[in-house]
Amino acid sequence: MTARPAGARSVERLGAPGGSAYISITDVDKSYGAESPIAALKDINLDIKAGEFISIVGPSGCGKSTLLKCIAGLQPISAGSISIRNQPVNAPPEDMAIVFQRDVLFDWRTVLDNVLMLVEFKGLRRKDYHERGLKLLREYGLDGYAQRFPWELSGGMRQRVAICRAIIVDPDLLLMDEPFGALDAMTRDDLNAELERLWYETRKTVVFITHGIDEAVYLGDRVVVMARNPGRIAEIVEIDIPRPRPLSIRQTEDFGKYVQHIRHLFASMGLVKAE
Ligand SMILES: Nc1ncnc2c1ncn2[C@@H]1O[C@H](COP(=O)(O)OP(=O)(O)OP(=O)(O)O)[C@@H](O)[C@H]1O
Repeated sequence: MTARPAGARSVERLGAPGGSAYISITDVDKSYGAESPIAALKDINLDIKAGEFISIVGPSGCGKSTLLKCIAGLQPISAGSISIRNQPVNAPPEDMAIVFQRDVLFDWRTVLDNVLMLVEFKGLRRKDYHERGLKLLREYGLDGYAQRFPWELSGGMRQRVAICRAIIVDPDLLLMDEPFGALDAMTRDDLNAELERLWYETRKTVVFITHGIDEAVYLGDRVVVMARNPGRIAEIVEIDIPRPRPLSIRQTEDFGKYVQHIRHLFASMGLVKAE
């Protein structure tokens, strides 16, 4: 889609460096299993700029999580190359944090101790991050919960803790694997708006996986639409909707056009009914 709604600004014009890629994915294949291999990814080519928000949407089993794990250095690729800042990815990059669908909080640690976990893993001094941890919890509506335990929180609150934990060390790259997939619609809306604000204020490079077309369009500078058997990129849709994006932007005609376009792509794959 090339239509540019009036007033739209591209990422470049919002200050993200253009030109060379921050993440470069070239001719990537990924198979699982040696005897009868499953082709999880085939011919993946994607360049991601620093400060870009990339949404990846696609049907179950199309390789979204596999792609994220390959970028994260958690799964080796079978062919092709992935580099971050021109360095081949062989292990999890230093400046990266991941948020998963299941929040992976440790129930025996307090909320603040969970937030400070990455600080400990990276060998940084807890006391240098204590105040920032409390500030993040305040910003994410968790004032007064620092000394509570994860099992005392709702699903949305737990996921907010997981986001605070990911961003406390200020990573350049944030990888998110269906982080809001298990939440009710209202909580998901809140967290979508908070993530949009976080991105707008910090311009981190974000790769965000979702099953939700609306969520992908609302958050993304580009939406990578994937197909399955084998897992591949069907189309990359540039979302030329101005930022910051209030949730109400989802009611606009421009927004609806992008959602329809992606729905049609899925309909052409036989995944949803055409409208
Ligand atoms: N560790 C693994 N070992 C073997 N096969 C795997 C493994 N992980 C994923 N697969 C297979 O690779 C394919 C892609 O899986 P993947 O989890 O990446 O898809 P996905 O798009 O993230 O799916 P979902 O949306 O359901 O989470 C599937 O066929 C899956 O069965």
